[in-house]
Amino acid sequence: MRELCASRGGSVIAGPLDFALSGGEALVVTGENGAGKSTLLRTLAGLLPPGGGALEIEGFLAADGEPARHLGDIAHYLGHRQAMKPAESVGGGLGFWRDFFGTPGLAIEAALAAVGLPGVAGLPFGYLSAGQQRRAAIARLLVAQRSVWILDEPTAALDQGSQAMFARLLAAHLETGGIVVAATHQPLGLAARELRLERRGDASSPQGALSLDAADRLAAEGWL
Ligand SMILES: Nc1ncnc2c1ncn2[C@@H]1O[C@H](COP(=O)(O)OP(=O)(O)OP(=O)(O)O)[C@@H](O)[C@H]1O
Repeated sequence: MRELCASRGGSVIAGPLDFALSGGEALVVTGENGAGKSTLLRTLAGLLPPGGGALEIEGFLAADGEPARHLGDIAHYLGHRQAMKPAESVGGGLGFWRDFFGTPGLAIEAALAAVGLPGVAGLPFGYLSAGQQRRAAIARLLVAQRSVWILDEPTAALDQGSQAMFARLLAAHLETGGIVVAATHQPLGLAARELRLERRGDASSPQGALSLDAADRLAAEGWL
């Protein structure tokens, strides 16, 4: 990250940030509610335009074999939502993501077994409990190989055993030269560098110091 700013509605929420991560390193982004953790992660994933500065990548190839230019080319983004259709089978949803990313990893059954959900591939995703849904979404990280995992509150809804299972998956990813960037309020059980974001503006307003006019709101709508 070179002078990278994460912004919403035209106002900088976090940054400018200067930060470099190498293969095998993890970064945990912390800060109170509204500090801008999700905004920064979505900016890294390419889902929000930066409010300034740049994100540079060196030495990673995209799925087409060309040098990666955007982090989104080599990253998995696991946000607050699971990005799996409730009426579709768990296996069908995972198959979609494997095909979408184009860099196959574990077979679907093996990925589900790795997150402690063997045998659920044929069930509708919506039949799973909240913690089971999270684990099935985590299996997305395994069915397609991507070097960078961008994770927003990844362990929300996970019980203790599942948190330990997830810590092992993170450790294995780092051991193979992967990178992890995670926003969390809970310890992830791994050695990580920390980036703490401070909340800006008036804490009584949900949008802090943001002042949005109609044009800003219209421009922001496409990114909601
Ligand atoms: N679509 C949007 N348009 C304008 N402002 C937004 C939008 N989404 C979030 N914000 C504001 O951006 C700020 C940062 O929000 P963000 O979701 O990044 O915080 P966070 O650190 O992830 O919080 P939490 O710990 O609650 O998940 C908040 O003040 C929020 O109100």
